[in-house]
Amino acid sequence: MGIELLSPAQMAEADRLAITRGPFDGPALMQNAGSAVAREILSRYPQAQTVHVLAGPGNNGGDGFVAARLLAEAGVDVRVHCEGHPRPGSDAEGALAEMRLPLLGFDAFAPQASDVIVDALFGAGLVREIGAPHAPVIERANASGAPIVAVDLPSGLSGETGLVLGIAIRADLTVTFFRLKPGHLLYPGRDLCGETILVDIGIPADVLADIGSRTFRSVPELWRTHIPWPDSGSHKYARGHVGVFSGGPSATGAARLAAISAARAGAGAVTVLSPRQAVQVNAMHLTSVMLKRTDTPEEAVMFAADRKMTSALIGPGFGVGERCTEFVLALARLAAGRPFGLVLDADAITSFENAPHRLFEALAAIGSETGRGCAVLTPHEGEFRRLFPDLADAAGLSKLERARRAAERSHAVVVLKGPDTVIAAADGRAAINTNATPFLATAGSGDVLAGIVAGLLAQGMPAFEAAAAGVWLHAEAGARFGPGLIAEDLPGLLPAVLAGLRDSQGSSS
Ligand SMILES: NC(=O)C1=CN([C@@H]2O[C@H](COP(=O)(O)OP(=O)(O)OC[C@H]3O[C@@H](n4cnc5c(N)ncnc54)[C@H](O)[C@@H]3O)[C@@H](O)[C@H]2O)[C@@H](O)CC1
Ligand SMILES: [K+]
Repeated sequence: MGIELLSPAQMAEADRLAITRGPFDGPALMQNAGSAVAREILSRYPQAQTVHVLAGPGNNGGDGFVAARLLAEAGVDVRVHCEGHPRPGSDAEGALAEMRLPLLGFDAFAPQASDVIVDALFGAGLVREIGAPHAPVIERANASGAPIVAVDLPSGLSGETGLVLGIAIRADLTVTFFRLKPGHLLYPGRDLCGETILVDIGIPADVLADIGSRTFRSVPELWRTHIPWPDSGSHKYARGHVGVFSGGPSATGAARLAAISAARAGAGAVTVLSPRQAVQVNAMHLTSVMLKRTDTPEEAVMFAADRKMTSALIGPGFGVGERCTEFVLALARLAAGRPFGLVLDADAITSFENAPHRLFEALAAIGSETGRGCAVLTPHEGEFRRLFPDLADAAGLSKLERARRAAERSHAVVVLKGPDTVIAAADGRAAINTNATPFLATAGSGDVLAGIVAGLLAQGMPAFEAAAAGVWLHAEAGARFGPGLIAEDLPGLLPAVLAGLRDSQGSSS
């Protein structure tokens, strides 16, 4: 299953290119789409009394007409509800002409819980809020208790943003075509889709080269080849040295959690840089991770240069304020023009709430290309709002777009966390993570994620790929543990997750 995500406009372009290039013309693609829907219904709901097909005015409705015809041919009791007529000359009009079933109005739509509903009202062509006469039909469908199969997208869901335009179908199954759309993966869209299956309807993959999508599902296929596996010549400093900055004596756990996570992610050496007052408490809890007393940004920079530090993480438990901003700015200067990865999380983000431009200017100097320094910001929604209040409040802007614009503005890779974490790079690439588990919503989980990303950066993995891989590894570890997960469990789960990745090298998932 391809990893590119297409906006509805890009999907329309894919349809158009496919139709001009062949082998399938518009009606044939529609036939393939509608028959995939009918096939799923026949195999999943063989006991259904009646299948109600809700057909809209565009080609999504056309897919519905094809499915209705095929289901009726298979002996199913099918009722097609539609208002208005498809556009003359459209593929949907052709599909309607072939269907030869009576058209019922929306008023006659009265589904029983034992029926099945096919939602073919709107797909990629949804352009405005749902109103009459479709809103009441969607309400009735959702309230009926009958399973709903959505064609392409649950009607009312924006394929571009994952947001609802007024009201939306809550589907049990969504059958979509060629490539997923961001709306299938971003919340609330992901919930509204139910199970989503992707069907090949004969659109040739080479149309993607013309479309040039820069949005992806974050699965191993996207970043696996960049994972830095050690070879026989690797010594510990060749595998990178991560510095993790500790907070004061009562806030040291976050840094240690991040440090051990960086080590588990493969960094050859990890040092906790601790203020004097916290050295003792850190020393009591560290074994393979090293410890260095560091009270000033100058000491940090000197140590980093002396000991060939290749990445640093600052923020978790560090404390909000001017001291934090000074450390961050010094580390950003260090990273400018050399291969050094800087991960800013939690307090390192919040400390710039009153002057985000100071941070962005410093990060702009780093540059984000492979082989040079790079920065990764890992905000949750609250921290994101502190740096990018206008983006956080922009109505109708998708999480994908917010992350993308934030990356462009900050000159960093932005990891906007949540159940649908988005990873975005300043060059326009973006990925949506898909393997999260709700068990990851636990204290310290973010520290582990930041540590994993710092560990991967230290080994020279490019920032976008390291961030995306870090999010995936973190989620995969959480999913393997399941109920009862606490953040301390996560680092110990990484070896098995990494081994699974290495062993499946070459296959896709
Ligand atoms: N031959 C083709 O072009 C193919 C099309 N496909 C299907 O076609 C769909 C896209 O078709 P369309 O581009 O015609 O788009 P849709 O069928 O999603 O809807 C477009 C129509 O809905 C109207 N509309 C949009 N928002 C509305 C609202 N809120 N209230 C009332 N009316 C509204 C538009 O004016 C237009 O008439 C895909 O989602 C897919 O299901 C697939 O069958 C593949 C082949
Ligand atoms: K639909």
